[in-house]
Amino acid sequence: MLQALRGSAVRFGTVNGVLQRLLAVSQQHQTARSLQQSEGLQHAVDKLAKTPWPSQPWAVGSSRRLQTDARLPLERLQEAITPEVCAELNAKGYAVVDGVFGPISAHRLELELMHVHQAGLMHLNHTHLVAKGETQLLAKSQVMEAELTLEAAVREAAPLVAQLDADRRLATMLNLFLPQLRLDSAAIKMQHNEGGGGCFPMHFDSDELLDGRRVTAIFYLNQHWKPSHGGQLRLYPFPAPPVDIDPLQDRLVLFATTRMLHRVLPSRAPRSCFTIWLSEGRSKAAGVAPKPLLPPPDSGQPSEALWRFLMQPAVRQHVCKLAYADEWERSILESHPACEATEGALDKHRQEVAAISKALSKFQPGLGQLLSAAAVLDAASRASQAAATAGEGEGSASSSSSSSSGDAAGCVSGPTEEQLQEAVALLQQVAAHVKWF
Ligand SMILES: O=C(O)CCC(=O)C(=O)O
Ligand SMILES: [Fe+2]
Repeated sequence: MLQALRGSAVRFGTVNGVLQRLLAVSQQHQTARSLQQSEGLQHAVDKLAKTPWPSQPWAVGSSRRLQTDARLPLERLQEAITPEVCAELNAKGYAVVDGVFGPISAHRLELELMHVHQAGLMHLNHTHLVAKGETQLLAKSQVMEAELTLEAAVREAAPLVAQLDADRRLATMLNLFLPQLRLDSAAIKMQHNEGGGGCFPMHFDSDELLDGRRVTAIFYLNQHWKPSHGGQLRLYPFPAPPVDIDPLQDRLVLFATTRMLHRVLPSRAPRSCFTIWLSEGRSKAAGVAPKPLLPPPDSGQPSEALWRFLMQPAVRQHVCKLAYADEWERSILESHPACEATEGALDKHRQEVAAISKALSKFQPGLGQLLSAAAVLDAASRASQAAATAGEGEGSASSSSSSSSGDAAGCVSGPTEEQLQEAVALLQQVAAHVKWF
């Protein structure tokens, strides 16, 4: 059974992956070739990297006194963003890169973050709740943050991270190998989780109509991280199964800002990272009109038309909420202190789930089959994880143990081989309709 699961996990995404990869690779080759012809790829990238950001308001008049001689090896970051990494990001919605700056620089970055924390420059992170037209802020108990890009005092206290802030290589490489992106600004947030269970509830980082953020890049700084510390980043590349990523020192995780549902599991030890949000131009983002929905299929019977409809971004985000309704609820409870505002957040979540369920009921029985298949894969993941827990090494990015809602009855001790194969086949078919960017 375990082997069957591993096999399916590997096979999963091949249909989707191969097509998207082929497309991505042909685009990369075109872009790379044309640049090489004109002035040499390396030279072009270097030249771009040295050009100041034209549209960064914070670059004007802001203090950039760097009080250190240490230099962040930014050329290593450039080398880390390969065509393969970008193809992976495009095909799966996320990519993991290890050994980005090397352990010495990664450690220096951690020291800077601790310095910012100790200098009192961090504030509590809040979940933003929009209810009845008003935004309510719900504090997370143990998670502290500082907006480096927006605050000169933070940049001065963290000169190495400020070097990253002033550099544009990351965006340039992503634009180069994912030509559908037009990233032209970035913002860095530093984060320190004090441990003691600090975590983030399930969320998407942004919405296409809200702002221009398209790629989230998180760089982890935790030299002594162990599985018993928890605090993994859990991604939900639905309909592919959830994936847990260990927050290891010098690891960069990239994912699709508006389309990748994610959370941070409770951390039992202090945990640090910084997040870079890479954005497309404001004018483009602000001027974007909502895309009209595809015409709904004639019936809710399973069909390519139904999967295409359910997997378009505006609908898929709601289907994700249904698929993970229970875990979503638990993640809200785990991330916030027990109080009225948390109760309010739970109420809002339940109302949304009920409304989505009702609105999408016309897409039954296909939707139910999709959610059941996701639950089957999830149950298999849980069974596999339970069996392998002790033996698993550190530093892995593995299929996770979340719990989907949907009809998983009878699957708690792991589905049968046949159920699993059927579920994987369906999910692969549906996944072919997901576009990450
Ligand atoms: O700390 C992490 O791994 C992710 C944090 C996160 O999701 C966020 O800041 O939006
Ligand atoms: Fe996030």
